[in-house]
Amino acid sequence: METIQTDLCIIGAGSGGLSVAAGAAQMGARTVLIESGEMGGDCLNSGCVPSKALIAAAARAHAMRSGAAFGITPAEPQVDFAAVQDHVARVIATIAPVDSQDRFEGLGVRVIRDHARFTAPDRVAAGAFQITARRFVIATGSRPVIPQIPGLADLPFLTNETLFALRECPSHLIVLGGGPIGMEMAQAHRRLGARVTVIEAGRALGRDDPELVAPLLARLRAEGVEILEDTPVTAFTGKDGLIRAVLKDGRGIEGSHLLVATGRAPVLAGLGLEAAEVEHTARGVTVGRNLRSVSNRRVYAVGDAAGPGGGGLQFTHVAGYHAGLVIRQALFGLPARATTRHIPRATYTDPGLASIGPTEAEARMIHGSALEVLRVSFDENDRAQTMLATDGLLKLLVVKGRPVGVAILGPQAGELIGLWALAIAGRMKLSTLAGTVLPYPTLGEVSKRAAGAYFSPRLFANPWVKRVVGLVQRWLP
Ligand SMILES: Cc1cc2nc3c(=O)[nH]c(=O)nc-3n(C[C@H](O)[C@H](O)[C@H](O)COP(=O)(O)OP(=O)(O)OC[C@H]3O[C@@H](n4cnc5c(N)ncnc54)[C@H](O)[C@@H]3O)c2cc1C
Ligand SMILES: NC(=O)c1ccc[n+]([C@@H]2O[C@H](COP(=O)([O-])OP(=O)(O)OC[C@H]3O[C@@H](n4cnc5c(N)ncnc54)[C@H](O)[C@@H]3O)[C@@H](O)[C@H]2O)c1
Repeated sequence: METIQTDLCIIGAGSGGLSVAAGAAQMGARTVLIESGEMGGDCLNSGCVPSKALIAAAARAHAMRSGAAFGITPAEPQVDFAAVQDHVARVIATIAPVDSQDRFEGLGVRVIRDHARFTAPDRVAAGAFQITARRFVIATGSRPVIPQIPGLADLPFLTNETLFALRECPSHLIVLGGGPIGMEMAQAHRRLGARVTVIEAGRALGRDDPELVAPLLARLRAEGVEILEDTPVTAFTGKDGLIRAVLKDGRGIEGSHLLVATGRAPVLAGLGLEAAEVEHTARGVTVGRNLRSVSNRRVYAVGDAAGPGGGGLQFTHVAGYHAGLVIRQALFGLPARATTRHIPRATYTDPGLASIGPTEAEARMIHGSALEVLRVSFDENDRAQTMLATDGLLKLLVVKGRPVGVAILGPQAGELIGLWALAIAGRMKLSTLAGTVLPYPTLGEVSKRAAGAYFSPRLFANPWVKRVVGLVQRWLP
């Protein structure tokens, strides 16, 4: 067994691990990166990239059906589902070199393709190697949680790990779980020709603002996605191609395929965390806000594997953000703390749903009467009018002239939230946004309008302003 001594040993080459490795190696740290599966992890191979490629194909199909209002004769698209999946695979293959072993070795990273396991608090074994390191980073990501429902384990169900390998469009896809994965994939498959039924035990998209979720669900239903909320499944029966979900009220839903999208749990099994003396729970490695294990100071955790101390959000951009915080500490010995106030969240349905900061209900608890809520509808936006995409709302939460939270339902919501991520991260005043000149006509003007809406009553309904203007007008030559 070869022994390697290094500065940094990273377990997992997904969004988090790759970001730590790239930064560390390029800044001169001796870096070992261990990956047991595909380079690129979930996001590239079975998460963000394939799901967004499928959504893009589905949007093309939808556009063909929905041109009537523009004067374009609708046409039923001929969806070649296998070719759609080929498109998905090509997108993955195109991006893959950026995350590849070759690229990382080129950056000076020692890449080991094997399963990693701690054998001591300062030692990891991977295949024929033993690695001792000054610091370790656990970046092992998450896997789908499979609920304990009688009969489910005996069925050939799909998860995000197998969904993109389908070569034929499901005739009736049952989606268990109405979170971001469930709703994005429900709409995409509906648009590609499947009948789709979402069965959600609680509220669909329950972490988002109900005021924005309600019109989104109405749009999805109008497209033909059946959504059952507050509907626990008591049992599954059936076989390949014929799956039956038995609901609490005794009703049965029959479908050809079942996608389980009921949440994700950190991958920590088989990692030897006991030998490493690293405390953990079902929610991840127990870390402080500095992402450092509370029980082993050599060890950090990033991304989906980090416990609630890291903020509890499972996104690629969060894994990247964590990576920066670890590099700051492990390479430069500088302090760093994870916060969530400036982290955007986006669900890529159509219309999209994106937010940053607390929801209105959470903000009321935090800020009480200091909170002001402003709403701008997309039908006030000229670009949205040209696109006939006026179903949407931007909701702005303001405290003392600064934005603390924003939620957007509308076209390109994931793009629009970027401006607010900048504003909130930079603790900008709303006056800066209201004074920003944006090109006309753009969807982005909806954000400027919201900022302007904060000042309008202060300016236009203020008797003092009117009095000052009257006086100045009397004296101006
Ligand atoms: C369907 C779907 C869609 C998504 N869409 C989005 C989106 O649009 N935007 C967004 O921001 N996020 C999205 N996400 C979430 C995003 O994919 C994750 O938050 C992100 O991949 C987490 O990165 P990570 O580095 O923590 O883990 P991962 O990317 O999962 O990487 C972990 C890696 O560690 C490896 N590993 C695990 N254990 C070991 C071991 N013992 N030894 C060696 N290697 C090991 C794994 O093989 C894996 O490659 C989506 C997720 C899914 C499932
Ligand atoms: N656009 C994006 O950025 C994006 C897209 C997809 C996923 N993700 C990330 O991946 C994470 C996981 O996504 P997810 O949608 O799997 O999880 P989730 O936890 O967000 O949603 C799971 C849903 O399943 C429901 N559920 C749980 N058990 C159930 C049961 N037995 N029967 C019916 N419903 C049940 C829950 O009530 C919840 O609404 C997300 O939190 C998100 O961070 C991000």
